[in-house]
Amino acid sequence: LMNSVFPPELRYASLKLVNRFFQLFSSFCYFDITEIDGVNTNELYNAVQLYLSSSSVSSSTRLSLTRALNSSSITFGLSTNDSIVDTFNSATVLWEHVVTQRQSQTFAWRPMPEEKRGFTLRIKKRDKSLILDSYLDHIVDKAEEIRRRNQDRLLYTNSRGGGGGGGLDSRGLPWESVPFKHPSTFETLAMDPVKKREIMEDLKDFTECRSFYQRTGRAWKRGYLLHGPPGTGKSSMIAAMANYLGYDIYDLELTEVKSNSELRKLLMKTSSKSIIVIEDIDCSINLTNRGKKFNEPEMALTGSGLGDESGNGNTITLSGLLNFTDGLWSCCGSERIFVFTTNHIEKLDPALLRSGRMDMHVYMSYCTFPSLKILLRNYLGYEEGDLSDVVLRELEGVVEKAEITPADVSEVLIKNRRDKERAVRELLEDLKRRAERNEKKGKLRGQNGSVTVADDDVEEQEKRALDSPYAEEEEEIEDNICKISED
Ligand SMILES: Nc1ncnc2c1ncn2[C@@H]1O[C@H](COP(=O)(O)OP(=O)(O)OP(=O)(O)O)[C@@H](O)[C@H]1O
Repeated sequence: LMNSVFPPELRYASLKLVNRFFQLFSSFCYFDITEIDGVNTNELYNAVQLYLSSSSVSSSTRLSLTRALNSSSITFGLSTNDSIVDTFNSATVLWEHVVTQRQSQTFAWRPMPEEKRGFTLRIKKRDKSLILDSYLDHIVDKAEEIRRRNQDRLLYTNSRGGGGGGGLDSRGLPWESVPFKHPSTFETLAMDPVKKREIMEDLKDFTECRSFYQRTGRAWKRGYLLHGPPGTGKSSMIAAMANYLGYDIYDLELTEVKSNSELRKLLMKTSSKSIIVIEDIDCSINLTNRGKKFNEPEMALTGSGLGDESGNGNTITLSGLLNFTDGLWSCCGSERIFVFTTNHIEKLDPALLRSGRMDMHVYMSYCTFPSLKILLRNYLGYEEGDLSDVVLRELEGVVEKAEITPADVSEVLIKNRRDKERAVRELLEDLKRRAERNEKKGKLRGQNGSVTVADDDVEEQEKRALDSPYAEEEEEIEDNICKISED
């Protein structure tokens, strides 16, 4: 009877009227964010879904689970017709996930999903401007961050093993990528804990300070120079940085770049939120003269595949590299970190080291006692208090004198990881041996007319050793001479 007296149109109109009447006196207002906006996918819907996945886990009892393409992690989502409360700058909002059956399932040219999905946002009327001005932006930013974190990191390289014309791969792209799965984190990195915290805070600060960079008119980028002997963890530090920030890595092989303009093109093709790495910078480019070209024989530090007869020699100059890190082009993208590594900081041009280019210089040192404890924990599972005080004191007494790299410590520990006591015993013996040898070497160096410093003064000899391309071999020979003189 009701149906015949009140046709559907009339019922719908009166319901709308009642709704409107209540809304007039209600302190809430509502926003609908549908999955499909007309015929296009609504990006805001996806952003809200991701954003809520970060906060729904703790409070909801029923959640939907998803795993995206190229992702190894699972995200939680709000289930159908479920709701969740969120707060932002002291405003409380309610999100409801509304799913209804769609009436007509196809457009003339595009199939539509059977269900109509959307989020309804309920907010207090007095919070309207806050929500519209900042909350939705906050959601989009957070969603972007979650999306990045859930996706596997990528490691890009411009090295094509000698192939590829004009710096492009077969598909015309300057970078090739592989999934980046390096397990190094700041937790596993063996270095001074204070220095480590300082770096982590600096990185965090960098990522959260977009408005600071905008306000001060600086490009949103930061440079780190990692220097120290080989095997002290420079590459591990880069991996830890990428894992900590969730950034991709662009490993720039300078010897594969033919000119300054190619370098610029490579830079333009890097994405935001990435780390651009140049390893062993002192071996890749002449770093003493801004004007000179890389392939000029008297200036080149290495001859690896450069300046060949075909006339294909590299023509990157130091000023090209400086522009790369600090010029106008360096700003075509934001939130980027440049990391250079070197074993010989003294070989680098001061222009490259100044603040603004390399904002933070990090010395990766030989193993110290705190780093040794981290390695013992990583490799043998030793926690504070597991080792006797006597052993700890012995280790502490010799580790710095031994001048051993974390890489060498790792080797000893890996070799004996099934027998923890033996691992510590062997490590201690190795450290003692090295410490003793270093002490003897120091004494020999100090004595004029000794085996190693017969005619020259020590400083001069060391300087020559540093400049020598055979520095490592010479060091080894010196060690052998020490051993012989010991015998
Ligand atoms: N500080 C460290 N913390 C943890 N592991 C380390 C550390 N330093 C070195 N290692 C171990 O030694 C190996 C080599 O280290 P890594 O390649 O990071 O050194 P590097 O300083 O970059 O050396 P190079 O200058 O020769 O490139 C790593 O795989 C890692 O297992």
